[in-house]
Amino acid sequence: MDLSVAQGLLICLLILVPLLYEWSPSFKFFCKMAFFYSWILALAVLAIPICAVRGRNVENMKVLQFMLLHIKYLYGIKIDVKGWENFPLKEPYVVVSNHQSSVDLLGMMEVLPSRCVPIAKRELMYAGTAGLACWLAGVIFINRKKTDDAISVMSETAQTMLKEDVRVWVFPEGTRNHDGSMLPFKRGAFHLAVQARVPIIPVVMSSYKDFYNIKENKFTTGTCVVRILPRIDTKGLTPDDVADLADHTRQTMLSTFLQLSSTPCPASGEHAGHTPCSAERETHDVQ
Ligand SMILES: CCCCCCCCCCCCCCCCC(=O)SCCNC(=O)CCNC(=O)[C@H](O)C(C)(C)COP(=O)(O)OP(=O)(O)OC[C@H]1O[C@@H](n2cnc3c(N)ncnc32)[C@H](O)[C@@H]1OP(=O)(O)O
Ligand SMILES: CCCCCCCC/C=C\CCCCCCCC(=O)OC[C@@H](O)COP(=O)(O)O
Repeated sequence: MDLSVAQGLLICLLILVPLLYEWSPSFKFFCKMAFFYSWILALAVLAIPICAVRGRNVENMKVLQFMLLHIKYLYGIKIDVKGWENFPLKEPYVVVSNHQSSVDLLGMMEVLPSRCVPIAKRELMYAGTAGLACWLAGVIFINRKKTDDAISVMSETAQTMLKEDVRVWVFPEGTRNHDGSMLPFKRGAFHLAVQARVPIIPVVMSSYKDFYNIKENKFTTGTCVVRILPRIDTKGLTPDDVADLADHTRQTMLSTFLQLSSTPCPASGEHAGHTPCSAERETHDVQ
């Protein structure tokens, strides 16, 4: 009797869940996000023993990268990379990139250079298996609530970059930004580049608005363009130049973001492919 009740419930679930998945966009979005995080947590279980053999080491980032690369296929997201030649081959550098969502992980893993570690909020270290995998791969954790601590971690990072030939990936917006533009940049990444006297390599990921929108519960298949921009040199710059450096980098990235994310204006007809109507709107939004 108990068994048949359990069987009945299971059959109901097996019918209801796919129906709900198709009918309710919110449920579909929830399932896709839940699977995204759960799958990463599960992959981390496999990654941890492999990485543990080497101990905490930036080379472990390659293991994580290799294990995460297939996720774009699971979600039908095409990642179109432009500007590979702009990554310097040998020297250390600071990559700065826009931050729209945790889905950025896919674009990041697509282009992550060798010996490059992200700077992440400290909370990620406590994200179970994923946190441990990140720690083993040398991810640099900062406490955003304690500016002085974050600054001293970043100053140590400047030394490590030069001593151990490490590159660093920073999201200078400092938080996820779902609004289709770019937040003002925090200055840590730029201080880091000036202190280490290494170039900045801006990386821009185009807007996800066509396939991902948290407010509309939209998560469909789609294409993201990732553009690696030419280096911005910092040799000879001092801390006094950091504000201008950050502003200049943001302007360059924002105009690339708007260009990559522009959509044809329906009102202007079919030849309006180069008219960035949404881009113009976004430019006004960020003023
Ligand atoms: C297979 C299984 C896999 C499982 C794992 C899967 C994961 C794989 C790995 C991927 C991991 C990716 C993780 C990515 C996560 C992304 C994030 O977490 S984003 C959030 C964290 N990142 C950041 O916050 C970086 C950007 N923030 C900064 O740079 C900030 O400046 C700050 C250093 C944190 C400080 O911020 P804040 O307190 O808000 O203050 P500010 O206004 O920016 O600065 C105050 C003041 O200090 C000056 N300053 C800043 N930095 C320095 C410095 N290094 N040296 C000297 N001075 C500095 C700054 O200029 C300000 O002074 P000013 O006079 O106003 O100019
Ligand atoms: C490109 C970053 C993507 C990292 C994704 C790691 C996935 C780890 C899997 C499971 C852990 C569940 C915890 C979810 C943590 C989401 C990570 C993330 O995206 O960090 C956001 C961070 O930046 C800025 O934080 P806030 O937007 O200020 O809150």
